[in-house]
Amino acid sequence: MLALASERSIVELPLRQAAGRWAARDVTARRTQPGHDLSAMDGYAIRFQDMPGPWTVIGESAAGRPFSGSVEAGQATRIFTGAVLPEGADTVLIQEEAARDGAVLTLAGEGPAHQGRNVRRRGLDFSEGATLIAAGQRLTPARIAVAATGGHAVLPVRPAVRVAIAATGDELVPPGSTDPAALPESNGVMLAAMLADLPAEIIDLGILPDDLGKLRDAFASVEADLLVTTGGASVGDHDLVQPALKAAGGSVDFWRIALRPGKPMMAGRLGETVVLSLPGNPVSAFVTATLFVRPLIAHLAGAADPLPKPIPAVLGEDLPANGPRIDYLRAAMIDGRVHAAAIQDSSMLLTLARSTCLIVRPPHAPATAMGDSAEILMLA
Ligand SMILES: Nc1nc2c(c(=O)[nH]1)N[C@H]1C(S)=C(S)[C@@H](COP(=O)(O)OP(=O)(O)OC[C@H]3O[C@@H](n4cnc5c(N)ncnc54)[C@H](O)[C@@H]3O)O[C@H]1N2
Ligand code: MOO
Repeated sequence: MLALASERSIVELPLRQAAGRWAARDVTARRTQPGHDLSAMDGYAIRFQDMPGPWTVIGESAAGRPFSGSVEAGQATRIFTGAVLPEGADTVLIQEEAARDGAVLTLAGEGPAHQGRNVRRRGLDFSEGATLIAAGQRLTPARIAVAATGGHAVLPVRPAVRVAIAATGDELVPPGSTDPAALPESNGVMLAAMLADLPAEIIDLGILPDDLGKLRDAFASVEADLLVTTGGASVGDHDLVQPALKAAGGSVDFWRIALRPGKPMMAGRLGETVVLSLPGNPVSAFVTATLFVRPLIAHLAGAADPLPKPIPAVLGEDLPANGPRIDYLRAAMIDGRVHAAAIQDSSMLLTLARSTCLIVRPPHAPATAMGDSAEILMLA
């Protein structure tokens, strides 16, 4: 691995800001929940052994305003959902099954079936010291909420990952242009959108020209945890990202992988910065960002399990045998079956935009028939 999350510092963030990050340490409960036996319903707190009544109502327990006395034989208190069960009481009779005349309470239905009915016992959810969130788990809305209930106002996370994004290519112009001689830059905005749900601080390097010196200077001045480039990754005379990285003092860890689309991807480093150089073809950039950029950011942000998880799905049509590269086919889920797009050219963004998943075809996978199972990656 090029970089380790465990080497990065830990910061404490207020709960609202911690959402979507990953816990940098185990988070344990600082209190027991519920802290008392509570009523789960609106009704009357009774002793089960006094069933079937009648009872004398001696007071009231509401959420935040507990009854201070104790319930003795033949007695009951009015009680509301979330209120502390008075001492002596062990069961709640719901008000739909009770009749009240002044202080006299009688059973008007079947009543509670057993002792403890409609009571949430102290510690039902968790006890002080319990692990609420394990280190490396994502801080989902439910985990943020359980942390709040467990007595936390802040949570330990890794700092946001600084990601510099550079598009390269002399043919590119900023989005908005319809100049027939130019191509609107789309990889930069796509990558920024793909990282929107991650703790990434984006440093937009814009469009860099196919010029060795300018690329070198731009790379050399990057201050980021991760530099992501697109374009210029292949073998043409104008594919200058790799030479520029080396000229800036960087090095290559690997270049070219048995992946379609995305074969010319390169990984390297420049000082402390990890460099991922993605192919320029937009679909190749999308697939390599899905498989490498997002997981690396998640890892650096502390994710214990950062890799995308393929799930099984049923094929909507036959697929031919695959070649030596793992293949990610643009596809759509229709009526519970996945259908691969007819043309899989890695330049075609509309096909990608219409896709809802990628079918994963392992290297040398045999021909597969409609109705067979295949692994897919759902797209957000
Ligand atoms: N002789 C060979 N040629 C190519 C090979 C090969 O192995 N041998 N590999 C092909 C594969 S696979 C891919 S993928 C491409 C990727 O090459 P590059 O990374 O050098 O990409 P570019 O040539 O710069 O651009 C490819 C294509 O994408 C357009 N592009 C680039 N950047 C953007 C952007 N930011 N927004 C929108 N579109 C972009 C660019 O105009 C080109 O059309 O190489 C094959 N060639
Ligand atoms: O690998 Mo390229 O990404 O096939 O188009």
